[in-house]
Amino acid sequence: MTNMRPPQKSKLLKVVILGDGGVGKSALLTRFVSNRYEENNFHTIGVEFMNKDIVVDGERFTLQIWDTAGQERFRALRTPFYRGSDICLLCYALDDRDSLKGLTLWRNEFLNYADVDQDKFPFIVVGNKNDLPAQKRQVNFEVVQQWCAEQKIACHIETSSKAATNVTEAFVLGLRQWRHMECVAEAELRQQGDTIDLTRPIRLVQRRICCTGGGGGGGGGQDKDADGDGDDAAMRSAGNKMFAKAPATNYRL
Ligand SMILES: Nc1nc2c(ncn2[C@@H]2O[C@H](COP(=O)(O)OP(=O)(O)OP(=O)(O)O)[C@@H](O)[C@H]2O)c(=O)[nH]1
Repeated sequence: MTNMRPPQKSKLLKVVILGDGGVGKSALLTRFVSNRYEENNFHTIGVEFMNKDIVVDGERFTLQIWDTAGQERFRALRTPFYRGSDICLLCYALDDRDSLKGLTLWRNEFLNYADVDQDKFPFIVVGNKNDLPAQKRQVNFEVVQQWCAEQKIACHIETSSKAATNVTEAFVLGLRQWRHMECVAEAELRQQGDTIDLTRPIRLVQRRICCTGGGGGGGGGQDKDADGDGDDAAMRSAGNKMFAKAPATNYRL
């Protein structure tokens, strides 16, 4: 007889990585999944995906990560894969100011094809190649923060796939922001549920469970929160000011 808890099921989330050709999307994915870096990558044609398991704040996730082709000529090949996404990483390169300008187009393209609510979707802005010397930098951190604020995007992080800096952190940030958005959606549903219009017939609505860990998102997970205590402080803090602060490292690969 044992009182051990049954192993927790993994929640499957779809993550899509977007950004101009050459900003380092494939390098980011390869570093995160395989901890490898290749200097001479071929351009991605269409899309490629890889899975990665990760435990964040005690919760198990399988991330299905879609690396998309940044070149315009592959647009028609990549856009069908946006639908069903749970998290979107918008990438630019620190030595390429045009790639930052491109983020508006990438976000719009994603919103067009993914059919999500732009204010309730976890976008993470990722500035890659922060290993480069200061004289090569064309994109200032504060300028990106300003752009994020205008777009109501709460999360921005600088990474280096080459030097393995902040790569896992970028995905963890995405997960935490996803969790935060789920909690907000759950709170809204709860609020709606608390208001009963007595003049209308009562219909039973199946609600998404969020903070307790089940259902929700496009991931279709059904597991329960391991602690059984709903969300935690790390997740609750994910929403507002995540710009300058490095995410806490409570994760396990
Ligand atoms: N210095 C530096 N160079 C990087 C880094 N990540 C990628 N690169 C370089 O940028 C090149 C392009 O990286 P990719 O990962 O292929 O870029 P991509 O965004 O996937 O490009 P597309 O497939 O065309 O969309 C690589 O061959 C590397 O030389 C990084 O963190 N630092």
